[in-house]
Amino acid sequence: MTQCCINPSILSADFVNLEAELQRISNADAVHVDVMDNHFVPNLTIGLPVVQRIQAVSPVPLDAHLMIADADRWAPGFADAGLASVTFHAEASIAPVKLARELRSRGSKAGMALRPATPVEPYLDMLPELDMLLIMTVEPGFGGQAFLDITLPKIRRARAAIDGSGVGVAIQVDGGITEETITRAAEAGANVFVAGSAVYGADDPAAAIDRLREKGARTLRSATE
Ligand SMILES: O=C(CO)[C@@H](O)[C@H](O)COP(=O)(O)O
Repeated sequence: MTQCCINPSILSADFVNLEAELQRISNADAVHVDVMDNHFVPNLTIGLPVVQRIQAVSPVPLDAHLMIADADRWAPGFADAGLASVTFHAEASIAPVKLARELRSRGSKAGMALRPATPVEPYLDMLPELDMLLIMTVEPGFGGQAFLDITLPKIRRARAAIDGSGVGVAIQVDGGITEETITRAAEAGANVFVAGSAVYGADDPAAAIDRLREKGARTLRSATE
């Protein structure tokens, strides 16, 4: 059965107390780190030096989501820093196959993200170059937005292509993931779930992770029965 992973987004954490905030999610599969440059998206977060400090104190591996322009230039540096997984946006890369290969050759898993309106079909042939496909379920840039159900058919088409070709690519969804929407996303074929508000907005983030994982895993189990 496909593994269900819960990766909390620290965009919803208290940035003044990041080390403590990371300890509160030590039962997560990875921590999702949103890097925004105020060009590719209308918001600005953190850069590589801060990401490296997060990596130094994090109890779980880092899953970096680069919402930055000129990914071909900047993404390899995140892999050089030893991050477990680096995801760039297809819309921000001129040579996505070359970039995915560079990330892997530097020891990181290679992820590629698609905005809600970007179709997956032009990228199906490059699935073997990827470890993860991130299908954005909100417009990238901010936490706390509502899940876009219009992305569900794209998740289904990506899952069918991945299963049909036998490549081991994870499908990550990011944006508006809650205990309610995780079921719809998992039914469609996603198996890695990024949740910001649903985890850090809860009184007990670790318990919220357990609940999300239980719901996601249950849906994935019933899909394969
Ligand atoms: O990449 C992004 C937003 O661009 C996300 O990672 C959000 O941070 C998820 O937050 P919620 O929608 O779960 O609150």
